[in-house]
Amino acid sequence: MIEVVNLTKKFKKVNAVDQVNFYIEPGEIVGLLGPNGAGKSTTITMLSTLIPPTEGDVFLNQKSIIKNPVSLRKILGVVPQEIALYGELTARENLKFFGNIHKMPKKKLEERIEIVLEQIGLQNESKKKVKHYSGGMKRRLNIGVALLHEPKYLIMDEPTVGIDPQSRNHILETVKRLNEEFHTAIIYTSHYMEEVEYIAKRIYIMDKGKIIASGTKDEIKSILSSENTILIKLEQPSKEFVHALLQEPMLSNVNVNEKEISFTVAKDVNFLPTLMTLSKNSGVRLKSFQVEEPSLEDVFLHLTGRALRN
Ligand SMILES: Nc1ncnc2c1ncn2[C@@H]1O[C@H](COP(=O)(O)OP(=O)(O)OP(=O)(O)O)[C@@H](O)[C@H]1O
Repeated sequence: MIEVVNLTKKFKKVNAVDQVNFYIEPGEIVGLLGPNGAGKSTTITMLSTLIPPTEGDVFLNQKSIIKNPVSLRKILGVVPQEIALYGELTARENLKFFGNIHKMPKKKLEERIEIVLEQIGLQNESKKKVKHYSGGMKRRLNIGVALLHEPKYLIMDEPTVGIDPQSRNHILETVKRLNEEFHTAIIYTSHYMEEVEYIAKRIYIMDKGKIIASGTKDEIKSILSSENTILIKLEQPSKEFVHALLQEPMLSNVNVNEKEISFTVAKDVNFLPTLMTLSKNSGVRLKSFQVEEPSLEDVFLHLTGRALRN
């Protein structure tokens, strides 16, 4: 098990990571969800022993990794946010290059390259120069590099940023497969809540350097159990109606997207008559009305007053 205890990083005036605690057990997928600048990358960089914390420590099976970083490095694979590959080399050559850097024995490296190419689905493209790869293929190879030494724990820092939906799905399926077939434990960081919801059993939500919520999806969503999120659709957009909704004290988190409006309201409040009166007064017709299952986005909005994506 890896345990992060009171991990803190200060960069001059910025508290990038502030007293963060979390754990990951062998074989599980944990999501680290937070907007840009939340402190996810800094947390991961400390966890990977690349920069020292200002305070706190990380323990691998109860032993400090600050005192003994090598023990963690052996069993940890890190997929950085930035692509770190050689464009002039093929996928196979890149894997060989990185395997050699890590001084993997020749025969073992050859075996691992075949397995890794299959895991990331690039067997048929392995002889192409990486500079001719799509963004998604490069990201898959970036993951492959981190898998070469068969890590028991894999950290992935926003692995789907800036790629097409098909490559994104491929990466998500690869992550699931690595976990199900090879029992690799994965810390998956993202600012896409759908990905984290889909992939992780347990989730930590991070904002401004701190963990602000943690638990299973259901546990986190139960933070909102006293509220409902309502989605209404209008026949036509209406500024007057939106203005009236924003003034209404029983509604909060009003979010407007032209003819679609969502808001949260306490479960024990019957706000329908008010909604009808407001729409009538603004001369606007409601096309549909629906009570939505809360999302992690709603929880984030509830806790911080801001949207997850900026
Ligand atoms: N080397 C550094 N020097 C000074 N400030 C830094 C440094 N690295 C990160 N920060 C600051 O620390 C905060 C957290 O950044 P971090 O990159 O960890 O966030 P993140 O959640 O990973 O966001 P992103 O997804 O944009 O990478 C930000 O305010 C960032 O500007």
